[in-house]
Amino acid sequence: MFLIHIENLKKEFKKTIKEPGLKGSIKSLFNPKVEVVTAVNDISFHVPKGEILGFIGPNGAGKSTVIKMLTGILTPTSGRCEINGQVPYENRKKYVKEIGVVFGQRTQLWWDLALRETYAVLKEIYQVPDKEYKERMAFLNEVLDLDSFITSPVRTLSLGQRMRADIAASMLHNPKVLFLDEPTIGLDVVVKDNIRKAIQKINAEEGTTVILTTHDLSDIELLCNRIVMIDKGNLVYDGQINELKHKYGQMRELCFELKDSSHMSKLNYAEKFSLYGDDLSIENDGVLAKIRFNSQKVSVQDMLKYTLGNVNVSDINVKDADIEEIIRRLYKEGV
Ligand SMILES: Nc1ncnc2c1ncn2[C@@H]1O[C@H](COP(=O)(O)OP(=O)(O)OP(=O)(O)O)[C@@H](O)[C@H]1O
Repeated sequence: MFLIHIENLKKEFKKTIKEPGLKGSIKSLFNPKVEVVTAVNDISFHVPKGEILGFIGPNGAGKSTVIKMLTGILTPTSGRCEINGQVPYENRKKYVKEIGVVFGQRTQLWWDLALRETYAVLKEIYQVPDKEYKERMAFLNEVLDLDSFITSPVRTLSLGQRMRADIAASMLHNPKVLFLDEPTIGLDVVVKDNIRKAIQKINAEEGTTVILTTHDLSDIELLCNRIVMIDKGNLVYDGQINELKHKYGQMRELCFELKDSSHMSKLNYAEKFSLYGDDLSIENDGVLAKIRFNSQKVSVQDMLKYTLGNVNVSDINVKDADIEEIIRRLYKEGV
């Protein structure tokens, strides 16, 4: 059953173009030249209840514009979206109870209030009954470990603590859908890991549907099964990550340790296999060599045979391309 329906969603912005100089400013004041920018162009997709969907695309692709329409901040130029039977931009007051929103780049918490007071205010805003509030706080504390800083003013929290606090705030009213925009931005690896585990736990235990927008592709790899990718306002991919790996994962990585690092010069993959441009990349730090190659142009067996036939290695293995590599290529080259 789908919880989120997005049908032919389109958003155009009108932009006034000003000619340079004072003359241009006066001219555009009386006779403005308007250009129409299509930020989102006829996008349709559906999200079942309980899914963690990765919503990705390069800078300027139109992600924020879609999220703003899904959260009711913007009204589409045409098309429609519906979340749990409600149209976000039609009855925002009622609709906000259905969703939680976290923007990694800015906080929705009150800077000078202690976190506990902030939650007490949100409890009133969302009209969460006392008993339910207690249960929610116990659950959120267990998942996000809030107790150690719940009495501190928000301005004193570390970035990782603030992110945990923000996620808890967005989940206080038990929304059906959680929008997470860059939830791990700027965090160190350990804290990123904690945040990802918390998101997984919330999703698993509460069945919350999550729409995750991120430029950190390991968030996607670790949290999502499915991705929707947009570029220049158009939907370019909607499918399982495994399918994407199968379809575009022709890159393989050959890693080995050389017994004598000077022997690397004996290997010339480019010339031997006519591999150029994006089909070959070589990293060699003197100990470990990493050769990324297009396995549709040269087979893994041939690469192994050539390498082992020319140099002595102490360890060798071949890895599939990870999803980061694939998506990086798709952003660069298009689908
Ligand atoms: N209010 C606006 N007025 C005019 N153009 C806009 C407006 N908001 C967004 N745009 C344009 O729409 C396009 C999509 O922008 P959007 O912010 O949705 O992209 P994004 O995928 O979220 O990018 P990023 O990853 O950089 O945040 C861009 O070309 C942007 O300049």
